[in-house]
Amino acid sequence: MSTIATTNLLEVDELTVHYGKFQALKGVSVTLAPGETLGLVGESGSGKSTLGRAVLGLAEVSSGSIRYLGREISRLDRAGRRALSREIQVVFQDPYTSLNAMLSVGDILVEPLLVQGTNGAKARERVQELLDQVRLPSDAATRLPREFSGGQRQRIAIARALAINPQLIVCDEPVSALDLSTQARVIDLFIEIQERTGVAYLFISHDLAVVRAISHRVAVMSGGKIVEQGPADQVTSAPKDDYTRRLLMAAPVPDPIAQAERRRARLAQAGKVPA
Ligand SMILES: Nc1ncnc2c1ncn2[C@@H]1O[C@H](COP(=O)(O)OP(=O)(O)OP(=O)(O)O)[C@@H](O)[C@H]1O
Repeated sequence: MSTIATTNLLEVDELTVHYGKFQALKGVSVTLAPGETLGLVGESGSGKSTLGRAVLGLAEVSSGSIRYLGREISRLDRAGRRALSREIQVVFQDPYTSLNAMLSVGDILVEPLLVQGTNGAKARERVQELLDQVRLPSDAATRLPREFSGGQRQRIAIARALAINPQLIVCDEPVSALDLSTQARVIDLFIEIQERTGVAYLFISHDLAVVRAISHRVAVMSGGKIVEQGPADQVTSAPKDDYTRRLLMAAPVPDPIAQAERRRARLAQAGKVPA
């Protein structure tokens, strides 16, 4: 047993995942520090979601390891997985299918709290806090998901992920279904929440501009492998890898995203987030 102290929240080492005979991940290694955002970028089919699913325990691991705070989590049983869900949460791409349409927003947010044993009055208080954190009006609790726009629904999904104070959120294309100005506002919200709570994000997107706006570090995937990783600025402005360069050329930087990017840079300069 290694006794080396770890400062990483997440350490993925030489991970392989198969779907039948098809190898979707071919020895992937990444790390994530507490409070950090690792952007995972790459074309469709490169294996980004599979890596996110493996971290969440939703994809069966063939070999390699996933350590969370030094503890192996890639082969947990159901009880172990349930316990871990208090620390690792997820926000999916589609705000129209990821929320239970039959439940009020308040009930959606209360559910993870009740599962964790928070009592009724405390849970209701926490719901108001969460709505405030994601900048939704307090009367949102009594309404149904269908009464909200795509961007607002994604705020609800983010609030649900935050409910039990996780240390890590896997964000799988969380802004891809939104229009550009809504994307920028939701990215701003992710950044703001991270500053306030210190939560870390594994942030998956096919869009390099989005990943650049939110990430401290970026890993580029192609064909089930990481082809390049490093500080966000370095990977996105001076990529070493040919594939990354091509991806960069295909990614115009729209204005709203550039704004979020500048905001991130300002915050980094002010020492509020790791550079
Ligand atoms: N359940 C599955 N069964 C079989 N093959 C799968 C399954 N899920 C994904 N794949 C395949 O594994 C590869 C990686 O898929 P993955 O979803 O991880 O890629 P991705 O980079 O997230 O792309 P996308 O953005 O299109 O989801 C793809 O070739 C995909 O077709």
